[in-house]
Amino acid sequence: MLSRTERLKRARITLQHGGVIDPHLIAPHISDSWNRCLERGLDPMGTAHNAQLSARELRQQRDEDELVHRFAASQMQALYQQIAGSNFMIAFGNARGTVLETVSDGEFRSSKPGKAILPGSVWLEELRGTNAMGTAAMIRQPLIVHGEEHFFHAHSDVSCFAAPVFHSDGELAGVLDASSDCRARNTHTLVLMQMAATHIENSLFLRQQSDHLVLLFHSRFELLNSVSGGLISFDSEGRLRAINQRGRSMLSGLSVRPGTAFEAVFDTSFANALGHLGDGIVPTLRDLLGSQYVVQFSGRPVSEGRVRAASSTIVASPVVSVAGFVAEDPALQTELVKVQRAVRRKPPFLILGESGTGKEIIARHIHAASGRSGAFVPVNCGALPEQLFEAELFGYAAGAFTGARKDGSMGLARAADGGTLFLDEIGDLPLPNQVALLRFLDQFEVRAVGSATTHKVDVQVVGATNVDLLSAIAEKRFRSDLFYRLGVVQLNLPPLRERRDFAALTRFMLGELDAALDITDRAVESLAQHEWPGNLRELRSALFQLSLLVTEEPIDIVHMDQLFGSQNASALIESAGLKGLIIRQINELLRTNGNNVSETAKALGISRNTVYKYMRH
Ligand SMILES: Nc1ncnc2c1ncn2[C@@H]1O[C@H](COP(=O)(O)OP(=O)(O)OP(=O)(O)O)[C@@H](O)[C@H]1O
Repeated sequence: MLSRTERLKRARITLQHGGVIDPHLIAPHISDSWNRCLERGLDPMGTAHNAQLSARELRQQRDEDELVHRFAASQMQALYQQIAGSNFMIAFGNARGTVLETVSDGEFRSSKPGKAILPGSVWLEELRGTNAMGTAAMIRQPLIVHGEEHFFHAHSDVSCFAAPVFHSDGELAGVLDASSDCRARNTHTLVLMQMAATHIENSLFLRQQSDHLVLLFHSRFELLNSVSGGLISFDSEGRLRAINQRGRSMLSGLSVRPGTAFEAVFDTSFANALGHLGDGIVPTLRDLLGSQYVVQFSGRPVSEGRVRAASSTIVASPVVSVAGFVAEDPALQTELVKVQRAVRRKPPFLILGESGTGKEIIARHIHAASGRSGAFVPVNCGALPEQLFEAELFGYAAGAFTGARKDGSMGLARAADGGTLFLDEIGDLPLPNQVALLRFLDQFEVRAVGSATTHKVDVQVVGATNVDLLSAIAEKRFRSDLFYRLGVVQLNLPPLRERRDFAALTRFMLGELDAALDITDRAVESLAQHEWPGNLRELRSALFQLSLLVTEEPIDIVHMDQLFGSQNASALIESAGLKGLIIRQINELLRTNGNNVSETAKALGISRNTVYKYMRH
């Protein structure tokens, strides 16, 4: 029995001498590819046609493939983290075989093959012979092309692993490739590439089908948002528009061609499924062959009226989205799934995330999802003086202390009875206050300062902080028992720089500022390159500043230079012509909201000081 190397050697000799290749010597997809190359008149000992686009042509192709390029670039960064140090180059090529982006590691970059795989180089099989990128595009399947399996002898010192990426309509969108000069046939790398390709495909699917109803489905809840989740979209009439590869295999045995009725796939009516769209409930659905799936909705396909009119007989499990915030990012979605699974059992939630990542908005989401009829009561634990904390939270009896209101106060905990108590900046709570809070969380009993009477309250507790609580515990600034009591369900919010729904967020926030404002894709792309230490709040502020720079035209690259060129909001505002505009905006808002400075500052994404500065008195 010949070894793999021996067999390849024999096949190679036959190839170079123009003989007929024995299909048993090498993998069929390699021999098929060699035969295609021979039919095109390529010579294995000759040189490949090293096509390379000009910078302008490359720019043009990047623009044309902007969406897939962007999703691929972000996956490549993630992949790079995983294989950094192992001398690999990762490349993404579009459907025309043009390398749009590369990320490389170690010496490979300066090696001969490393220098050949450049942005703008074209790796079609018909030009460069059998190669992972070109051949994967040709056969629409993932594959490894190892050393001498490359058609041209000149490429025999490299191993390549490639996985194709498809648009939601099944058309090829590109190929993700990892190349290395390592000799090992490392199939683990191919699996990594396939997973990354699926991530790109899923992002494309969600974006390309966002005008339709998209169902994310899986038999297991915890895998809903993983690469093994199925995606299927339906138009407003309940006709199937698209389905991804995983969805196809989960529903195998059923017809999933475009145009198929929802009812020909699932055992309930489309109207019933829609019934859960607006009410924040994740249903389970059964297909016509009896398999059951947990389902999450995405997209915006149907009118509100239709959603409300639909009845619901689907087995319901708690929650999903409340209007007013964007949550297309997979990491955020995972956290929302946690919320929906837990909220009915009323555990304390602890939201962790950098400043401005949307902790309060998620707390409000938890409140909405809980279906509780009481109030949402926010408490800024960092801003309350230590001595007043208990009085503010638990109330005080009439005349309890100097300066107290004459008739006393029932306190914020009782104000939240039947609703949600949101303990913001919990990491900044002084230690003595932490003890009082812990006591409260044990019993849910409130005794006002200066009073002997206790009241039982029913509150959903949600804490939030941007403080690293584990370090705070180590430094004895935060009690570990409070951490465990509060953090029964911990939610980690991704910072803006890691969010994969940056464009959707930007467009949503812009729409909130002014529905008439538009922004070009490349301007969004340029914004996405920034670090955003202030996260979503900083983005909102930047968008507000950008909105001041445009009149009729959409926000574009040129405005980015003006934005990032300026030091800060004030500098921008002071610059010619803008001062009058911002004064008008601020004062118009103040007029409509009854001179509410905080609300105005929040709505415009600027500080209260800036509002005061430009307020007409
Ligand atoms: N997912 C989202 N979609 C749209 N807007 C969002 C989203 N998350 C947050 N925002 C907006 O970003 C801004 C900051 O959000 P929020 O106040 O909830 O952050 P935070 O983490 O509580 O901030 P801090 O740590 O400073 O208290 C708000 O204007 C909010 O409306």
